[in-house]
Amino acid sequence: MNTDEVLGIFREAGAVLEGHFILTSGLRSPIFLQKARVFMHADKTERLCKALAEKIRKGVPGRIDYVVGPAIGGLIPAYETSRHLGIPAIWVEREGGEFRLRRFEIAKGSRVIIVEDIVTTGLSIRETIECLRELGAEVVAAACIIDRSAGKTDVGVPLVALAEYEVPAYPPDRLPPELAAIPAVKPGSRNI
Ligand SMILES: O=P(O)(O)OC[C@H]1O[C@H](OP(=O)(O)OP(=O)(O)O)[C@H](O)[C@@H]1O
Ligand SMILES: O=C(O)c1cc(=O)[nH]c(=O)[nH]1
Ligand SMILES: [Mg+2]
Repeated sequence: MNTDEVLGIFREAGAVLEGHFILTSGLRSPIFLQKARVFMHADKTERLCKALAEKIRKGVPGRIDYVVGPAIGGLIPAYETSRHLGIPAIWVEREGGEFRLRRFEIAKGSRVIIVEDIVTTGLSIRETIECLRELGAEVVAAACIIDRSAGKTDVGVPLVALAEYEVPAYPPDRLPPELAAIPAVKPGSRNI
């Protein structure tokens, strides 16, 4: 599946939003990919995650014990991708602002892959890696449906992206005037 097909699925679902958005990193953007509007459709989610699982199989060598999804956005794609890989899916969720593996136990030395929905700065994946390494897991790779940095982000492990789509994002003190003129909204769950 190529980038145009992935973006086609997002557009068809009405998931490419235009406005003024506060991203989880604090950056501001005129475009927000509201993945929930894609993941509400099982058929669309299946197509995307089956393709992502194929890309992971081809690109990530060795055994993988678990797929880990960072909540909330990573929950559905991690689960669906794990179904196509034939391995269990678990998740990290925020407690006091930090990602924690609250509901599961994994053996030290477990080989895991993180599956995210969207990557912008890679901050959420780096936080997830930190949490998993503290538990003694080996993070063999990370994967996402759309990489908004188009390959520029370094998360410290290999990143498999189903699509790369470069979208502008600005620090809050360097907004272009047309963006500054629109009231900002924050769709994600960080700090809630
Ligand atoms: O690469 P980054 O700069 O970290 O941005 C991408 C992250 O932002 C979104 O999560 P968010 O924290 O907004 O909450 P959500 O998972 O509930 O949507 C998305 O699900 C990724 O986890
Ligand atoms: O960077 C983010 O927070 C982000 C961007 C995006 O397009 N979609 C999303 O869910 N999060
Ligand atoms: Mg998220």
